[in-house]
Amino acid sequence: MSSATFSSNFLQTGCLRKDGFNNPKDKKRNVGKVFVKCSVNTKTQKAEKEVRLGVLGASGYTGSEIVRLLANHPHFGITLMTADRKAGQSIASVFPHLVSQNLPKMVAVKDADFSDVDAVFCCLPHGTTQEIIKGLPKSLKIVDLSADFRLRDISEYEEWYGQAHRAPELQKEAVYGLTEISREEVKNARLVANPGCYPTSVQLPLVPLIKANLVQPKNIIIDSKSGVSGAGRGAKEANLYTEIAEGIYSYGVTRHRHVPEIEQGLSDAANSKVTVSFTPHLMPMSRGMQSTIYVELAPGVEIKDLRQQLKLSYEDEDFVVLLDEGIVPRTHNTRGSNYCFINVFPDRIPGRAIIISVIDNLVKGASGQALQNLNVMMGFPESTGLLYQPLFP
Ligand SMILES: NC(=O)C1=CN([C@@H]2O[C@H](COP(=O)(O)OP(=O)(O)OC[C@H]3O[C@@H](n4cnc5c(N)ncnc54)[C@H](OP(=O)(O)O)[C@@H]3O)[C@@H](O)[C@H]2O)C=CC1
Ligand SMILES: CC(=O)N[C@@H](CCC(=O)OP(=O)(O)O)C(=O)O
Repeated sequence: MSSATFSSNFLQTGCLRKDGFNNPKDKKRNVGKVFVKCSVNTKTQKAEKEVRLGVLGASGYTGSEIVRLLANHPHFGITLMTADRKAGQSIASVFPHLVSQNLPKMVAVKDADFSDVDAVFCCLPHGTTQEIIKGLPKSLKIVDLSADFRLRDISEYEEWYGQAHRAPELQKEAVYGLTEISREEVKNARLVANPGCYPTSVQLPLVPLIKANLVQPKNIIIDSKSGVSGAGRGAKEANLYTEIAEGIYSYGVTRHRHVPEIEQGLSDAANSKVTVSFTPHLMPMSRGMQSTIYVELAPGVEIKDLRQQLKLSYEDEDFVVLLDEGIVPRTHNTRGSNYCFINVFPDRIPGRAIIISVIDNLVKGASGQALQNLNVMMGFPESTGLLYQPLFP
């Protein structure tokens, strides 16, 4: 069955999670749908699941995280996985934690057969991705986790990524998939550019506040921290244990490639050009991300107005949570899950606020949001297979 057929069928039927639990928040978005229960067996997922997926770059951190998350998905089964240096190996030999899944061997992209595939997650390095996606069958739905299709302005891509864009025609059709903000566009997209991890953690709190004119769209200062998995699995001297442990360091100071992505999203929200000061830091932790954001309030606005707006924007959302007043979000709160936790605090300096947002860079910052987007593209309830509780401690 083609992906288009799935989409229209499941728009009408929807589906329960395999354990029969339906997130109550889904109900609001699926009123009038008839739910059917689906059975799943991870050992035979290829045979029983309806949508056939390819994971390009399965031997990397985001690719393997997609594979982990998909084990609980009642409709998506993996029929193709690719790797580069690790082509020819099984996923279990690269990632023993995934041994219980019955999955195909990883092949090189050039040897991949897409005839048995309805949709792909593209978890490849930026630059490489454009060429590869250009060569994929047009019938495939694609969620691209790289940065290759996130910036609408090709010249901006070329400036910040230091290379020519090799698929400008595809850029025109790509939809930027910050799901909570652009769900309607994602629904009809063929190619979704999954947001970067830092831009996700920054835009989720700021976009609703800027849209509602509650914070000034200027003098925004963003201080972000990431776990080391954000840099991918490839060996790099800067990411050795000795370089990372027992210290933190700032990088991309004054010029990180996520700046134009953040500014694009905030400028859309403000309807005018927004610029930000952004500095990321590498933390001695494997996963997790925090953005601490300093903003100026619009005249007459109080902290309670910011909280009220965020409550309103996200109260029907599955994954974005405004914490109770005074509770400080911690990366521990979202580890292993697709949640983004946010809170807002009054600065000691009048007229300013401090916003803290946390996500797991590999889940809401990458593979979880990618799966959320594919659920939307295929017409399934958005949280299908994604309601993992955070791991704590
Ligand atoms: N890590 C994170 O938190 C986030 C990452 N991203 C983006 O997602 C993408 C994947 O990131 P991540 O999983 O961390 O990266 P990894 O380095 O962990 O994995 C990269 C994957 O791509 C494969 N690969 C590398 N070079 C090529 C090539 N020339 N042709 C085909 N396949 C190739 C690798 O294969 P092999 O292992 O065999 O070499 C591996 O499977 C990147 O664009 C990244 O920027 C986005 C948001 C967050
Ligand atoms: C810790 C670390 O190195 N993080 C990466 C960002 C994470 C990421 O992969 O972002 P993209 O999706 O835009 O590629 C970086 O700073 O480049």
